[in-house]
Amino acid sequence: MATHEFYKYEGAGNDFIIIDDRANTLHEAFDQRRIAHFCDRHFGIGGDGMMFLRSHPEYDFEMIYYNADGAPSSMCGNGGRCIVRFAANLGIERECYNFLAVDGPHRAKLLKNGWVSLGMTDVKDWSINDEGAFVMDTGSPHYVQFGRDPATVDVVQQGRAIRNSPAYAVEGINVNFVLRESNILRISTYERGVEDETLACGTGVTAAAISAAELDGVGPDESFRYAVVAKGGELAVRGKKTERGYADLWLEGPATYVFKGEI
Ligand SMILES: N[C@@H](CCC[C@H](N)C(=O)O)C(=O)O
Repeated sequence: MATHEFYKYEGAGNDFIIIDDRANTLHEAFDQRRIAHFCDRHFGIGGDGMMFLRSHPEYDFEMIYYNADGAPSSMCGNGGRCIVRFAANLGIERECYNFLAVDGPHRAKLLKNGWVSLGMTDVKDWSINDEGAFVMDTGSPHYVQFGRDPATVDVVQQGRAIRNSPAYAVEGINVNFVLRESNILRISTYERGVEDETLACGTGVTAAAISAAELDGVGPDESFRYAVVAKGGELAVRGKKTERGYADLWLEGPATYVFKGEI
């Protein structure tokens, strides 16, 4: 079997295997079982997900994302930030990147402090359920419960119970526990498709910031910014409330090369 170079990146501890597939020839060769094997932390490379950077005629590149269980997934915010850093390291240099992901086009910028800022899709709908949790889709589906200290909550046991509850068992959901400390949100996340706690989740951090903006009563045309402390590092989310929901959303944080190897 042919060997392939892979790269390992992490964004606030959310870690990914990335393959340079600019020739658009490789990703079909990696089926679900193989991707799950590579993401396995004991028998493979280890990762919360695996991505392929492919060429696209209308964009700087296309991001193809798989969860650690090997299944194709919805949007990954930290994965998006990491693949932009990877693109830059491959020599794809842009003032403002414009790439395609499963939920549509994304813009991204490399910041002077070394962080990567990723434009997220607008969020028009959210709800508050009987438990007082916010439920919304920020590219991936999220459940956000405030008032739960990430340091003490049993994220795996409680996150898994919510993710597998009748309302979410079929489609799945990512579950976030958030503690508010003035303008800082402390967060822990149970991720669908990893079926475990991860050290950070970008779409989850975005959902937490939108939920905080709702709780703060941010009004139309008002902007917001929250620092979010995940177990793997610090991120930030800024955006604006409009008449139709939340727009101009930017997820910001570190995105770092770890190592490369051969599969
Ligand atoms: N880690 C991601 C989210 C990846 C997708 C998620 N596991 C799902 O299936 O919804 C992020 O940083 O957003």
